[in-house]
Amino acid sequence: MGRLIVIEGLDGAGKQTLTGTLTSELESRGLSVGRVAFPRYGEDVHADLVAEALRGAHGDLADSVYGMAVLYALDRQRSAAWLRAELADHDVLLLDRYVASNAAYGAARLWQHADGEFASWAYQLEVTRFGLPAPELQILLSVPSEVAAERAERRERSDAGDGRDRFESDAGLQERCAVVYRELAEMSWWSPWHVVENAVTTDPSALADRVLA
Ligand SMILES: Cc1cn([C@H]2C[C@H](O)[C@@H](COP(=O)(O)OP(=O)(O)O)O2)c(=O)[nH]c1=O
Repeated sequence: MGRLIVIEGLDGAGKQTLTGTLTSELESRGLSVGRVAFPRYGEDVHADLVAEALRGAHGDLADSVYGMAVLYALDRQRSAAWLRAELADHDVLLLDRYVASNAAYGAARLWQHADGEFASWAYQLEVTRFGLPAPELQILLSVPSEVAAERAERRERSDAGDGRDRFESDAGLQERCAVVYRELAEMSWWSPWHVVENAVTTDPSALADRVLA
């Protein structure tokens, strides 16, 4: 059974870049690495509903913090059997976002903290009821929310796609979300966390050592 490693952080924190460098580093050590990003747009009906809702379809669904969280959670629940198979097939399975994304974004939208009612509801739903596999480590890419916002904006400009969703362009929300993420890490929410300061300058070799520790 492989190690389940989660990478969390704000939009524009550098999750994709770091997942790439970490994958190369682990593979150079002879390990097989699987990668999955949530939500699984284009691969799951619930994730597609999320994307549509974020674009403003489905009435006021996107305004419902709990409604959106359930859709994100269902996308993961439907992937659970497949996740376990991937874990069995690889030495390391790297997830770009997982249950903590729901806890962080939902709590931030409701102006709650990590020890508040929402994060504990998200835990009950996805961990207790859905029984999603626990990560061995959750890596938080911490960057100032202005830096993350600037990068997300740059990506939007160079993207031919739909651009940023309504949450990505809410600076206040991103800032609150950064706070909740730090709190989740401090309380070792669900499993151990490792905080990476300024992901851009992170040494992938040191991070790989931490992943394999
Ligand atoms: C996976 C997940 C994402 N989110 C939020 C974070 C982001 O603002 C938004 C979209 O995720 P994101 O990672 O930005 O997807 P993409 O880069 O492909 O657009 O969804 C949750 O609130 N809960 C979740 O469980």
